[in-house]
Amino acid sequence: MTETVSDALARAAGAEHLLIAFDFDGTLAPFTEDPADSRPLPEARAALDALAVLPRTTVAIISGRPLEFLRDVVDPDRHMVLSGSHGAEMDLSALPDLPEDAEHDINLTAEQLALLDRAVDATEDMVSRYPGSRAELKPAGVCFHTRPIKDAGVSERALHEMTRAYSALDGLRITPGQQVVECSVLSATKGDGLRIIKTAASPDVTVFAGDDVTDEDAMELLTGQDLGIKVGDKETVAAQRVSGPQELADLLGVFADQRARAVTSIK
Ligand SMILES: O=P(O)(O)OC[C@H]1O[C@H](O[C@H]2O[C@H](CO)[C@@H](O)[C@H](O)[C@H]2O)[C@H](O)[C@@H](O)[C@@H]1O
Repeated sequence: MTETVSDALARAAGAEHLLIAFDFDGTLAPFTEDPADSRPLPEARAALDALAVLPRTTVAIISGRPLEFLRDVVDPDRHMVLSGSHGAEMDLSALPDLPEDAEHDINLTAEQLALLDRAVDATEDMVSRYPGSRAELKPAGVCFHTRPIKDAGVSERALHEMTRAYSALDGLRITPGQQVVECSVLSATKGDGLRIIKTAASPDVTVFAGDDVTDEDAMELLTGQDLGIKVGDKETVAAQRVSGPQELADLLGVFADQRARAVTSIK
């Protein structure tokens, strides 16, 4: 019989040491027009907060957002492991056995800073040509957002042109997303972020949930008893799928209770 997502989560809840990691936008938080407004769904936040204080349980966020945003908005109580800028920034300080180099910030070379300046100029030029679009600056990159553009054809064209403009600037890593295209002067991926967290936390089972193409770099690291959950309808290597952030948040409430019961019986 095929395992459902609830069955798979119930199994993962019994892991000796569990790592449960999440993408943020489109996974824990529904999309908003202004990226500054997005917040985890209340049920997701309650479940993450409950899980993060359990023994032998590591909660991680691996996001394209800057680390600073994750610290301020997603984990203000500072009890989760955080990876920002698609794996380029790390904060492992929530782990009980603090690894060396627990915080990994971004230090760009003069060459990288010059390339970033050119990418920002190209983005601002595109924003001036497509009313409603916006730029979002990041420590090592810049995003071009088109969600506020209501005409889907215009939005597609703007994203296509922006991608071409970034491609013309040699050395950028270009990442398409949900009504966004972003570029970075660094080559890190969410797979790099998850690999570092797994090495530091040594879980027996890893659960990872994400909605976008960039999350597949992390999904591909999952093996054995690990569990990948795709949020939404994009292509994936994940074994399980939920319809959207609300279904995930509801499942996480049940999962947090299952995990709390399981850790009391693990010797
Ligand atoms: O890796 P993630 O946590 O999923 O972050 C990916 C990008 O998400 C954000 O953009 C997306 O969410 C916005 C707010 O809901 C929405 O307006 C936009 O259309 C989406 O693409 C964020 O702004 C980016 O910095 C992240 O890289």
